[in-house]
Amino acid sequence: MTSILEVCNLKKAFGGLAVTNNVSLSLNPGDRVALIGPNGAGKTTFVNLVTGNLRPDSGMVRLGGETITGLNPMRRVRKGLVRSFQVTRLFQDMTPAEHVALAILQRDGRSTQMLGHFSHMPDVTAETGELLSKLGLHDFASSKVSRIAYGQQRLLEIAIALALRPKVLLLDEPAAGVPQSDTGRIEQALAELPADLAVLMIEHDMDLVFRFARRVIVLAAGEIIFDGSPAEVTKDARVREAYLGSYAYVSSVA
Ligand SMILES: Nc1ncnc2c1ncn2[C@@H]1O[C@H](COP(=O)(O)OP(=O)(O)OP(=O)(O)O)[C@@H](O)[C@H]1O
Repeated sequence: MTSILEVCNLKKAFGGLAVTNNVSLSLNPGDRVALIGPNGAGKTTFVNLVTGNLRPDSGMVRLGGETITGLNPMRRVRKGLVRSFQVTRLFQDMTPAEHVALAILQRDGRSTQMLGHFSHMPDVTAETGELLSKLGLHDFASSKVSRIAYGQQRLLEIAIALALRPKVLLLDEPAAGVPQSDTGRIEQALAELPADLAVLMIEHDMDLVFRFARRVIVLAAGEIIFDGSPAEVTKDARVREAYLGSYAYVSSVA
């Protein structure tokens, strides 16, 4: 299968400290990959390098065979490389419907000044309604973000990301901070992501990792120390030492 995302020898140092140290990986359409590793391993930095929020010292990123290393984040989004928006980036006074409509207008290169009139655009309203229903947010479509629960805000991030029609979706701890009672809905949304979408998810919750991922990549001190199946990761001595050893239940899974 042809890779949709290829990352080759990415390097980034902060003040002499190599935070991303020659990282290479590729994703295929339909991949479900968890990126795990101890705090400070360089997971977020790696994602920022891939999305263009940070510039690498060296290395290359290719999407669908095209080199995108020099593109800014918005141009990468337009080409299908999308990360979940962070809750902190949602506009508290806007509604979920407005957020999703805005993403659709941006994706289609239509004027976002039309946002105030999107209710008169049947195609945008229909797609917005469909996406919000899919994520179980239809009843809150017209509530201000400040008035909906945190778990629903996190679902809205996924709805916005999907509105951008990604080929590759990078998720940064999609269920973090969500009360246990609401994480099921987020897991359901993750399970229902389009089958051909390549997904890379940074996650610390190992239960979620084992339920979601078909491949696990472990980063430690800026380097990939494991890339393989969830079953194998629990048995890997280096991984246990660097990270998983602290998870008591791992020994019962292995
Ligand atoms: N802009 C920056 N300037 C200097 N150092 C940075 C910068 N961003 C990250 N770092 C350092 O790079 C290292 C990796 O950080 P990063 O946030 O990528 O790790 P992480 O694996 O995502 O951690 P966590 O799981 O805690 O989110 C850390 O030592 C961090 O302090």
